[in-house]
This record gives sequence, C-alpha cells and structure tokens, in this order.
Amino acid sequence: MADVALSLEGVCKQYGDFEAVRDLSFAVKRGTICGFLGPNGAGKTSSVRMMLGLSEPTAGQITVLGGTAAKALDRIGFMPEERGLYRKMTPVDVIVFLAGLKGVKASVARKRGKEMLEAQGLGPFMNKQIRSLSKGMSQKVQLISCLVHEPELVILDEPFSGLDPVNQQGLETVIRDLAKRGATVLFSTHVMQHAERLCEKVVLLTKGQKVFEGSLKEARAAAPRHLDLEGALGAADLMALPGVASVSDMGATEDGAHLWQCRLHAGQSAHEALKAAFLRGLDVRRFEAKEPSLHEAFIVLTGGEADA
Ligand SMILES: Nc1ncnc2c1ncn2[C@@H]1O[C@H](COP(=O)(O)OP(=O)(O)OP(=O)(O)O)[C@@H](O)[C@H]1O
Repeated sequence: MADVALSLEGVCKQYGDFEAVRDLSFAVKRGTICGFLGPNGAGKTSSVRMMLGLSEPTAGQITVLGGTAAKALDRIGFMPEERGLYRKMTPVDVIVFLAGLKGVKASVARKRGKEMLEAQGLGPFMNKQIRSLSKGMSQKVQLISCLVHEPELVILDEPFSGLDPVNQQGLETVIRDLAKRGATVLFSTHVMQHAERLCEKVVLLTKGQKVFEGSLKEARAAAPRHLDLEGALGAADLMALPGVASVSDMGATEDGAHLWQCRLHAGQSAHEALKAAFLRGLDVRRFEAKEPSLHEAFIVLTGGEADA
C-alpha cells in the first residue's frame, strides 16, 4: 500500500534453537512516528536488523518503502544501538563519507552537514577529530550522518540512550521535525516517556512477541486507572466501592486524614466509585482521578517484564 512505509508480516528470527522474534506483524504509515518498545532482550534489535536487510528473517515478509530493504537502502537512515565513528576523522569528513555511500555528492553533503552541525551546536567542533568530542556530541554526529541524505524512512535503535536530558529533548525535536517534513520514523526504546511525547503509534514486544500495537490512548486503556482520595477514610470502606481492585495508604495528611490510592479494575472509570463514596457519606475531602501512564500500561502489557 502506498501510504505504508514499513510492513512486517509473520516475521520470525531463530538463532539456533532460540526464537528471538516470533510471528511479528505490524505496519507503519508514511509520515508518522512509531515507537518500537520492549524490555531488554525483547527482540527489538533483531527485528530492526531484519527491517534493514542486515539479517534474514527465518520466516515472514518485510516490505520497506514498497520493496526490499536492499532496494530502498539509499532512502533509509539508520542509527544503530552500538555507536561508533572513525575516531581520527572530523565530523564533516565522516558525514561527507557516509553520505557518499548513499549517493550524495560531496559538495552537497558538506554544505548540508555543516548546516546540521551548526544547528546542533557543533559548529566549533566540525573540523576537530571525533576522538576529542564528548559521547553526546559524537552521538549527534552519528545522527546527522544518518539524516544527511534526507531519508524517507529513519530507523533509530535506542537513540536516547547515553544522552543527557537536554540532548534527549533536542533529539525529540529532531524526530518531530523529520515527521513534519514527511519522513517516517521508527525508534526503539525501553523508556516510555519519549514514546509518550512523540508517537502516534507504539508496538510493544516482549520475549520476541508483539503484545500490543496501537495508539497511546489504546495502550493506556490496558492499565487500570487510579482514584486518589483524601479524608478520614478506612481501607474496608474504600475496598467496598464499585470498581476498586486494591487500595494503598499513601500516608497521613492533616486532621487525621490520609491520602489513599485506589487502583481500579481495568476498563473501570472512577465515576462510579466516586459517586458511591459521596452517597455513602464517606469523609472525602479531596479527590483526583488519574489516567495511567504509558509506563504503567507497559508493565501490565509485558506482564511485569518491564525494566524501564
Ligand atoms: N546473534 C545472536 N545469536 C544468538 N542470540 C542472539 C543474537 N542476537 C540476539 N540474540 C538474543 O535474542 C534476544 C533478543 O535480542 P535483541 O538484541 O534483539 O533484543 P532487544 O530488544 O534489542 O534488547 P536490548 O534492549 O537489550 O538491546 C536476546 O535474548 C539475545 O540474547
């Protein structure tokens, strides 16, 4: 389909007897940002390598920009999880060299590379050897190298790891800008906050299998909502409210009051519990209904496998 940048159908990867990826199917629409999520060892890197044609699936079909990865290679930008650049070259020379492998003329790559280095605050370092750059700086150079040929599809394996919070934010901006100019971005991570801020869609893997594919809203719906209640309240009264699965005493507040966190059953809204609390005359002085975070959904969907 023309509006799909990447699709996997029934993809498996076997290393000897070990099945690292099992029957993985999903599609990413053009111009969107997709989070490829999962705990350590879930099979993200194995899948990414197959998407790029760097390793062959044991079974299944992968379509990249309408054909095979090999055919689309010049239209793909890839940043691997294991970073590494030629330490004795300068950022500009590395960028020009790698862009050349994608068919970009040296003069064009040099101009674009310099502009991108300036935009990333690396202007003063563009002619210094990579080995004199900090880890975060060389990671930026690597990112620029993977974007300088203006790829239609950008695949980033754990791009946020090793970056400080300011640079993480900078990378989020780069990813958003890529999608704004029509590129498709897939990035893997086990840190949910980035996915929460960036993605229209997330795919969640655990032990080589997809356990979720959909929007952030749909993912959050998998986790229970919370209702926080403050007052002179007892656990038994709270447990008797409709939809409440468990309660935790979060500590004393004032005048003998406590803050209680009521965890609701999946799919339950806080409305019924709150209504019942008031009808039963419970001493509710403050309340707050809380949507689950993507992190909570991740823990539920991975069956507690999360390491984030
Ligand atoms: N070449 C290989 N030979 C044998 N086993 C492998 C190989 N590559 C990966 N594995 C195993 O496959 C599983 C998935 O690994 P993979 O690197 O794809 O996971 P991941 O989700 O990217 O994890 P992480 O977030 O830790 O990088 C792991 O158990 C790993 O040990």
